[in-house]
Amino acid sequence: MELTIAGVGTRLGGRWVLDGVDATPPPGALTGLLGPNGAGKTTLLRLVAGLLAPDAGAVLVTDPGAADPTPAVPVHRMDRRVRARHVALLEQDSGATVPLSVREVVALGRIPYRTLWGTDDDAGAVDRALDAASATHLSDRAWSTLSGGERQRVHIARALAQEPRLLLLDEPTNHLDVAAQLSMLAFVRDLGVTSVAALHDLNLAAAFCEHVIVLSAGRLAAAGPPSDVLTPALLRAVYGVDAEVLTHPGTGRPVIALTAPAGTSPQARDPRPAGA
Ligand SMILES: Nc1ncnc2c1ncn2[C@@H]1O[C@H](COP(=O)(O)OP(=O)(O)OP(=O)(O)O)[C@@H](O)[C@H]1O
Repeated sequence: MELTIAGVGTRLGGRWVLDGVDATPPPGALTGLLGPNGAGKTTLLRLVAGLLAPDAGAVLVTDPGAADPTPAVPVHRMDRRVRARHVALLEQDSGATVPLSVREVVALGRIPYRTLWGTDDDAGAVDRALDAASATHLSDRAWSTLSGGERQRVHIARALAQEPRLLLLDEPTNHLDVAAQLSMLAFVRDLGVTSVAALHDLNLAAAFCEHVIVLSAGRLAAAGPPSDVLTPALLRAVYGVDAEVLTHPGTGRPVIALTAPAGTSPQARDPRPAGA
């Protein structure tokens, strides 16, 4: 699915929390949505999911893979049922407990496909989603008894059961151990579905995302390939940290070594040129 974020702005609580954001995440690839706390990442994901209507600009989607390709349409004006089949949003875990089994929670992802006669492939889609999220072994467990990391896998499985063409993930690596973080992002990257993930870990974004969008106080600070965007100057301006950006010897991707809050590292305090 092709996604264009065109001059999007939104007002919440009487102020613009997003203002004039333009971005075109590459189709079929994983885009990282970065920025400090409160920068507007969750709000932008909710706009892209069509759950919020923008107060300025538009979020436009086209689906070149559809049997009958249509011109770009504003996502919040799509028919809710059609949108629910195409767009999956994995929100941050609310901690809500529901009296359902894991399999029943994942099957909620099939609701947009339900008809009076049921659907052909609900059970198959749920099985595939559980398998892809490495959650098959949890199928019969009660949702309320799962750990944070197990819940995160089941959330992913529910989103995958939806078989979306646009996958939106709000901090999907939360609660996951390091191995699970890597396998989760590798899995999403390799899905071939247009995906946007809000991430706090810059190194995960640098390692797994083809494209990154950086927000700062509701505005677009930068967008592009991680190696172009994640520079020491950008990290200082947006996050207020001193960092060295190295190149991974195996992958050639950026590796960010955070050194200190901006202005407090020995290099920053020492006015002598390096080597003096
Ligand atoms: N319903 C609301 N009413 C008023 N202000 C809101 C509302 N929702 C979000 N905000 C504000 O909008 C700004 C952006 O919030 P958002 O949750 O999008 O940021 P974020 O980048 O996802 O942050 P974090 O990294 O902390 O999750 C914040 O200042 C937040 O307080």
